[in-house]
Amino acid sequence: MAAVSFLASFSPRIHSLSSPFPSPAIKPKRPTNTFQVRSVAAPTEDVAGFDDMVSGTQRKYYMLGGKGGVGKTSCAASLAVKFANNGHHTLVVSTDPAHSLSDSFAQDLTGGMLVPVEGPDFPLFALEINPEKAREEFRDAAKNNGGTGVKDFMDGMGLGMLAEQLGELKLGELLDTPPPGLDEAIAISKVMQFLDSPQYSMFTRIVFDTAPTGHTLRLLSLPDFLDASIGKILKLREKIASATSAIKSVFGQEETRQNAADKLEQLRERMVKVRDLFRDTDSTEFVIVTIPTVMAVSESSRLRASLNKENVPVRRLIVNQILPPSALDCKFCAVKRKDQMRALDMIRNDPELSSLKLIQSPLVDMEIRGVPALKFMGDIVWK
Ligand SMILES: Nc1ncnc2c1ncn2[C@@H]1O[C@H](COP(=O)(O)OP(=O)(O)OP(=O)(O)O)[C@@H](O)[C@H]1O
Repeated sequence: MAAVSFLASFSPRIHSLSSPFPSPAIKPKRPTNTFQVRSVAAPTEDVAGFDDMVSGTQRKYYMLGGKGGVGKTSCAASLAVKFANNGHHTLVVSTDPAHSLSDSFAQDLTGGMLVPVEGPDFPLFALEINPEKAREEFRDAAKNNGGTGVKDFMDGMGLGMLAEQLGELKLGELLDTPPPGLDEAIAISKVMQFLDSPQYSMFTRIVFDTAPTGHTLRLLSLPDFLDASIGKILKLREKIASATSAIKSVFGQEETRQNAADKLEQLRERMVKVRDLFRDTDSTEFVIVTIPTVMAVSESSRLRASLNKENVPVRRLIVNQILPPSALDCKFCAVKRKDQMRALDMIRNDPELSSLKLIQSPLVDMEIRGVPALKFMGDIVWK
């Protein structure tokens, strides 16, 4: 692997002392009707490269996950930029409570809404969901208002139906103590919005920058958890309903009750749909990102095993921050690189990881920030 200098790749254009990167150009977006996806050869049986990932207009989801700090955000953002530059309307979503999309793109993408990213050739939007903060707000609202403010809050988070049901059931204790996994539920509910809303139908590539490993696994198993919880709620509801049906029928609430139960059932079905989609080999791929250290490789191996158990398709493993051979003239770097090569061997011999397509990504000489830097990284990683 040759030494990789990001700075050198831009040196003719260095124009600012404070920022060695050229400012991302704000290009006029091409009109939607010129949308075209590069036509490429049909995929092969082996794990194909970026040509395969970019081909076709059917919506595809890429989830990037791994241990904290290995470069998930950089890899996710660089993939999103590459998709957009290859003609896809792309959405990059962060479900990591410690968002770094804004830092990675060097643009303010906060706010929990779709924000356009400036720089790529085709529309690229970012969405940072702050699940933990939302859960805290939920808890505060429940405390401060005795549960009354919760519905508005949950409505805002796309979970209004669930709040409606809980409110109607008067399960105040559940409102005071948010069910475990509510933060992930908020993230999932956003995904449900993508699926259903016409506003999102233009997006043909959706890239997730997921939270570190443990969160990711909870996120993936959440639909099952909610499926079971909603089942319980519905059963409980039935019990309450039969105990109070005489009174309710006098006040004409029977129909409302039925509608509400239908809505809850719809929510459950949506969760199942999301769960199935994330396990759909045709549309979804989970890409594991790691670094060449024994600890990171071991965690990646466990992650792969868990994803296998959840039937989530995994084909690629990015090994990021590999020291280039030119580092050999530095004694410290030479020892470090030897260590990294051992970690790469470990991957090749690992029963969980050896079958994955190995993508080696070099440690570059600058922090990867802004669209030009992400494009640079994307051209190295996504081939
Ligand atoms: N190949 C690389 N060469 C040089 N710097 C890199 C490389 N990959 C990532 N970095 C830098 O490492 C830091 C961490 O990267 P990043 O935020 O992408 O990791 P992460 O896995 O998403 O972290 P977190 O788990 O905290 O969200 C950033 O400063 C990023 O610019």
